Amino acid sequence: MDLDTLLNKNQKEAATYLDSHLRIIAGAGSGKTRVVTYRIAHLIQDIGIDPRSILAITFTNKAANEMKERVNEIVGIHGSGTLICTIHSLCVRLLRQHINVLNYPSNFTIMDEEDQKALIKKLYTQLEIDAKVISIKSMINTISSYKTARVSPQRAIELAGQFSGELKKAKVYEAYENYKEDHFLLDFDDLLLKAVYILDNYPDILEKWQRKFQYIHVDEFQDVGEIEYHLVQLLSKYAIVCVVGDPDQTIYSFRGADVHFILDFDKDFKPNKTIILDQNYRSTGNILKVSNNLIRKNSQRLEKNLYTKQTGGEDVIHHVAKSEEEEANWIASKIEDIVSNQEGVNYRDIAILYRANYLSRTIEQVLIRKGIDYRIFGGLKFFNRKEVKDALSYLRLVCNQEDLAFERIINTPARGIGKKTLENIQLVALNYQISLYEALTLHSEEIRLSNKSKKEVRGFVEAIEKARQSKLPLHEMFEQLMIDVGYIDMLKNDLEDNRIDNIHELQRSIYDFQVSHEDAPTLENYLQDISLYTDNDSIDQGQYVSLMSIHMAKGLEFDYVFVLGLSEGIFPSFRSLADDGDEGLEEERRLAYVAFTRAKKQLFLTDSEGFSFVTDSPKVSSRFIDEVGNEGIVHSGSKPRFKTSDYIPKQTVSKEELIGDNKVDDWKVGDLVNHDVFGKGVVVKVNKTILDIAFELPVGLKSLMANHKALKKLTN
Ligand SMILES: Nc1ncnc2c1ncn2[C@@H]1O[C@H](COP(=O)(O)OP(=O)(O)OP(=O)(O)O)[C@@H](O)[C@H]1O
Ligand SMILES: [Mg+2]
Repeated sequence: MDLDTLLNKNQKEAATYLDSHLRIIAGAGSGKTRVVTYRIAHLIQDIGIDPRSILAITFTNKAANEMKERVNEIVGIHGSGTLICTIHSLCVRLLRQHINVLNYPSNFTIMDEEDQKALIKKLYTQLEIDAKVISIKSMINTISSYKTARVSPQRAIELAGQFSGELKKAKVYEAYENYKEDHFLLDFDDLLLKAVYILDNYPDILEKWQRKFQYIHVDEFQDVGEIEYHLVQLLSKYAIVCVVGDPDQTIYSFRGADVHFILDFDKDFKPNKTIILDQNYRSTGNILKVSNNLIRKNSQRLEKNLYTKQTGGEDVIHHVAKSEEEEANWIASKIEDIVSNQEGVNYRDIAILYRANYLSRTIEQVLIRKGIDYRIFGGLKFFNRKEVKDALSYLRLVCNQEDLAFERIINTPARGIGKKTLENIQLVALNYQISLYEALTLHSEEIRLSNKSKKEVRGFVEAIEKARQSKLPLHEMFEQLMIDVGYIDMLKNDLEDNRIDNIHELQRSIYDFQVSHEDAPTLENYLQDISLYTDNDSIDQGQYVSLMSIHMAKGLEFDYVFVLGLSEGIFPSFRSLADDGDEGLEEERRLAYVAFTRAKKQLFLTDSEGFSFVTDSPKVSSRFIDEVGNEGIVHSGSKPRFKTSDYIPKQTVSKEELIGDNKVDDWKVGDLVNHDVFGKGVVVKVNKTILDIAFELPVGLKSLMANHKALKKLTN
C-alpha cells in the first residue's frame, strides 16, 4: 500500500501518526473517514498490529459496513478481525458476554421504540393513567432523560415530591424499569448505560476490555454525548485514541450531542496531537464556496476554511418555482436531463435531501408519475406512512362504503371494537349483503357493544355523515373530519413524532388537487388520482434516486444533490427560529452545511412561492440562500424574496381562509388562549409574531405563530 499516492501529506501524517492520541479536525469531504480507513489498513498491513485489537466506532451501521468493506478490500482476509461498528453494537457485544454479572441472561431482548410504546401503554392501564394526560411519546422521552441524567426511579419519585403529574411519571418510570428487569429486556439507553455500569463497577471486566484494544478510532466525534464519551475514556487506558470530526457538522445537539467533547479532547486525552485537514476532495470549487460562505455566518465556531484543487465546476443553482408542485417538477426534469445528457451518470448518483420527512410528498408524486424509481432512506414513502393511510381510509369511507377502509380505521383511534366485535359486524353484513359500515349503522342492535363503545361509535358515524353532507371545500372538510373522528386528538399523544405534519401535508395535497382540478374537484376524483401513488410498488431495478432527511445523509456523498424546501420557516425550521438566542438557528445552519457538502459535482437548491401551511404565511426564500452571497451560485425561476428583519407575515393572501383574525401585535403575557389542537394555555412570552404559550400538560411549552387561525384568545 503506497500511502503517498492515496493520501495527501497531512492525511498521511494522520493515518500513520502513532506516538500519542490524535484528534483530526477537518471540514466536510476532507477525507476524515478515508484517513480512518487507511489508518486501520496501515496498522494491520504495515505495522502488523493484531486486527482484533483495533476498534473503530462509526455513527451508523451503513457507515460501519462501508468502512469494513473498504478495509477488507485493502488488506484482504487479514482485516477480518477488526471491530468496526456503532457504539450500540459495541455495547451489545460487551453485554452479551458480561451482563450475567447483573443477573441478566446473555440472550436478553433488545426493545425498539414500538416495544417501548406497547409496554408503556400496558403500564398506563395498570396504573390508571390516561395517555391523553401524559402522552406515551413524552413518557418515553422523560424516561430517557431520567436515565441519561442517571436519575434512578427512587430518586425521581423523591424529586417529584407532591407534584402529582411528575409523581405519576416517576411511578411509570419505576414500573417500566421493574418490568424490564423482570423480563430481561433492555431499551437502547440501557445498552449504553448497562455497558458503562459494568465497566465502572467490575474492575476485572474493565481491565479485560481495556487490554483488548490497542487502537481506538471514533468517526463523527462532534456528535458524541456524555455517556459515549465516558465509554471511550474507559476503554482507552492502554490504547491510542484517534477521534475525527467536524464541529461545523454537529447536528444532534437536540439529542444530547455536545461539540465540547471534541473541542476539549486535548484536556482529557494526554499526550495528544491535533491535525487539521483543509483540502476538500469531494466537491467542486463552487459547491465549496457556497458552503463555506454559509457556515461562516455561524458565530460559535472554530474558524477553518476548506479549499479544493477542483476550481470552479458547475455553478450551484438556486431555483425558485411558482409552487411546490412546480418545484418538484423542476427537480424531476433536471434529474432526467442529467441522466440523459451526462455520460455514465445514473439515478444512483443523485440524492434529494430535505429538512423534514413530510416534505418528500410532492417530489415523490412527481417521480412516480415520471416513472423514476426512488428509495427513501430511514423512513417510509409518504403514502405508506401509517397516518397517511389511516387518513385516506377515512376519506374512502366518506366517499363510499369500502370495507377495507372501514376495517382499517374503525378502531383507530380506539373505540372498543376489537377482533370479536369486528367479526360480529362482518357476520351481520354478510347476512344482509350490505357493507360493514351499513351493518354498523343500520343494524346496530344486532352488534354487541359496551355502552362506552356505543357512544364512541355514534360519534364516529356522525362525523362520517357530517363529512358526507359537508359543503366545505374538500381540504376543510378533511380537516374537520380528522378532528371529529378523534384522529387529531390521538396524534396529540405523539406530537414529537411529527406525525401531525404528515396529516397537514396530506391536507395540502387535497388543497393542491382542488386548485389544479377546478372543473371537478370531487373527493372521488381525488381518491382516484391518489391511488396512482398509493399502489406504487415499483420493481426494484437497482437504479433509484435516493431521498432522505439531511440527518440521514451525514457522512454520505453523491454526484448530484438537490436540497428542496429552502423556505424560511421550513429550513431553518420555525421552531428553531422561535428559540431564544441563536443556538437553534446555528444548528440549522450546520444542517444546511451538511446538506450542501454532500454534493460532488453539482448542487441544486430549490424553494417555491405560494403559501406555507407550516408557518401559515406566504413563503419567502430561506435566509441561508441570502447568506451564501453571489459567488458560485446562479438563480433561476422567480426572483428570490427574502424576509426583512421586521417581516410580519401578511394576512391578505389568496388563501385567507387559513389565517385567523388574530392581530399579531395584540398579544401580551398572561393572555389565556385556546388552541384547536393543544387546548388551553397561557401566553408566557411575546416575541414579535411568535408567542410562547404554556399549554396544559402533556403539551407543555410551544412557540406558535400569533396569527394562526387555530389559536383563539380567551381574554382581552
Ligand atoms: N487524498 C485523496 N485522494 C483522493 N480522494 C480523496 C482523498 N481524500 C479524500 N478523498 C475522497 O474525498 C471524498 C470525501 O472523503 P471522506 O468521506 O473521507 O471525507 P470526510 O471528511 O469524512 O467527510 P464528511 O465530513 O462529510 O464525513 C471521498 O470520496 C474520498 O474518497
Ligand atoms: Mg466522514
